[in-house]
Amino acid sequence: MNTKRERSEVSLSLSGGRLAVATAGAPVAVPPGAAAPASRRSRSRLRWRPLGLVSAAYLVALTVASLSAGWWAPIDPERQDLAHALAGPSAAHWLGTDRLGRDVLIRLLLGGRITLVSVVEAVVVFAVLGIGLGVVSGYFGGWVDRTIGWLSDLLLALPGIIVLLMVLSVFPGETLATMVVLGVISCPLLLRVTRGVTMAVRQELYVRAARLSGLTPLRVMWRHILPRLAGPIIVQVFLFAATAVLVQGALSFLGLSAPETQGPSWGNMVGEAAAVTGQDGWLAVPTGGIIALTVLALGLLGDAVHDAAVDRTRSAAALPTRPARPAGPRHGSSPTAPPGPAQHPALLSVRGLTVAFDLPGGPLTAVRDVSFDVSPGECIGIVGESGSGKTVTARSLLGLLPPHGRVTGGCARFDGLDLTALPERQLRAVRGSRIALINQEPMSGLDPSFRVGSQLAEVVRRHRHVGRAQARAKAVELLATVRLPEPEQVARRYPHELSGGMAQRVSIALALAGDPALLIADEPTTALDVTIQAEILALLRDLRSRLGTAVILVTHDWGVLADVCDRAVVMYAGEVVEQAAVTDLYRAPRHPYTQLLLRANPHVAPVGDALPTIAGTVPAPSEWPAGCRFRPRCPYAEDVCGSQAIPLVDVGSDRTTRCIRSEQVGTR
Ligand SMILES: Nc1ncnc2c1ncn2[C@@H]1O[C@H](COP(=O)(O)OP(=O)(O)OP(=O)(O)O)[C@@H](O)[C@H]1O
Repeated sequence: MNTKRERSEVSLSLSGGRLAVATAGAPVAVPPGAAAPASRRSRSRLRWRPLGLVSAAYLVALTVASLSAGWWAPIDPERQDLAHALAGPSAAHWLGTDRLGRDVLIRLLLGGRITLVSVVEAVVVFAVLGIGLGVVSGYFGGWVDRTIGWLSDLLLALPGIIVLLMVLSVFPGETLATMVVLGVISCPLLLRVTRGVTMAVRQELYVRAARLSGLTPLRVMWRHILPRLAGPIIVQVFLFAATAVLVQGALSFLGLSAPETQGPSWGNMVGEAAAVTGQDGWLAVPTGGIIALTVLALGLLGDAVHDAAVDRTRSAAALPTRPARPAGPRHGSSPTAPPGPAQHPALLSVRGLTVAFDLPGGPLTAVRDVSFDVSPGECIGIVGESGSGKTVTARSLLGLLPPHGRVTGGCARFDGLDLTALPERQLRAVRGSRIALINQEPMSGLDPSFRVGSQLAEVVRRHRHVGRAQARAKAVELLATVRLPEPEQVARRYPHELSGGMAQRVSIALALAGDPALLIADEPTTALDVTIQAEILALLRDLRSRLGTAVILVTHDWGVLADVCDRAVVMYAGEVVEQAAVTDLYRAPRHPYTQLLLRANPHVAPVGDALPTIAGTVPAPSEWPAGCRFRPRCPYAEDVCGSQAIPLVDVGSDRTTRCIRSEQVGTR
């Protein structure tokens, strides 16, 4: 994983009739290992924090002094003293006096009020529009993105200065209107940055996991996307604030906004200083200096806050290195005797499920005519080589196919609903609550910026409509349910503080938050080492017996299948080729593919012998052979196997196979 750090080299320009805030420099990729070394973080702190702190102190002091100057000022800002006009700094007038003998310091503080209020107005409009539209555009994409993009291009095409001058001609001297318009015409700069980051964050697995858990788009944007935007937003907002100070100063310097009749402002004081430069050069120093200092402080503070935000995200996102899964075979695992299939009506009944992908050359069927049942509390394993259609089958049940994938036939009845025909809104209500998904990569499903307990509590609240305290208690209870020791303490940890096994338990706890009747686990132990794998499998078994949750386990590992599943659905080239109780399959496979897969199972291969393999690979959907799809790799194949489609036939109680030579397979 690469953590992106944005280097903010920025230019402000007010030229060519356009206002511009430009951020230069490409994002710099920071490798995770080097992402958060303590020494570099502390160096960064040493470099930025003092400047950031000084800038923050300056801005706070300036704001407080400006806003309160009207109450405490010892000198009337309008009191003229012509005898001391254009006097330099003295004990009575720390920054000297202007051409009418008025105190410069007090007038600058009072003038700051207009500037600061103007800047806040412009920044609020800029941030609300820029962030709001950018997030919505990046999150929803499609026509929403196109419409907002079109509006943004339109605003960018407007010559900013001319628009501001037009506004001032309609509302002469009106600062509020000018600043609102400045915020509106500048917001595309922030909008584009926000949109880009949102589009990237939206693809991250933890955001997808949050969507799958049933959170509304608004909640996902607020909770999981906005915090990730902090760095780029902060830089842009502070830069814009600096631009707004300059624009407001320039307009009032020209006498177009905040005219002197409304009291002193920094811009008109600079104008005054410019008029008397021939007589006295000092006046330009405090009046121009305060503008320069404020712009500088905003830039430095923006950088410091950005660095702090990036540091925080980076340290939260720095994941521990997971131990690699040992490559060697595991021995001593034998099929356990799982409980027989529950004698209940099916909880999920899949019939003739067919899935196709719309590709440039036309639709391509990837899964065809898949049928199986899952009873309450039962665990079904879907097994097969890579590319056999396991994941497509499982994901189509949850409506999680990629945009160009669609169910073209069959149905999947669950709780009286056909999942394949449900509109997305209804499907979202089912996902996470009635059916939950456990992913292969648990860590990627967790938001690195939030504590585990807070993420769990959020999903609990979504599904159970309880208060914060109850959700928090339920989160800790769920962590205890998945057998995490010291659940209270785990709830306070960030994802990067979890080991791989703990993260998978947390992701199972997340899946259980809605009290689902069915869990779909897609290779849930693939990313874990063998010891942790065994613990997670034990947990799944335990959850089944304690909570009665049914499980569909997608795997290519016969050991995993034997450990937890009652029944197995063997898939090859998008079709079910055999279906039976796991013990029956182990004892006597009735399809050549199952038989060869089992022989190639490292868990049962004799130590010291070369592991048998199946020659060839699973054909891509575009290359499926006519007749039996396994024929080119099958040792039992006959001519007739290629001349007709092979049906799935019953070969005993509750078992089916798609082979016309199943009798021979059972005997060899
Ligand atoms: N997004 C996609 N676009 C086009 N075809 C796809 C897409 N995803 C999957 N397929 C097709 O569907 C077939 C089955 O893929 P699937 O991911 O279900 O296999 P799998 O058995 O789960 O493999 P693995 O164990 O590697 O995940 C693939 O061979 C591929 O041709």
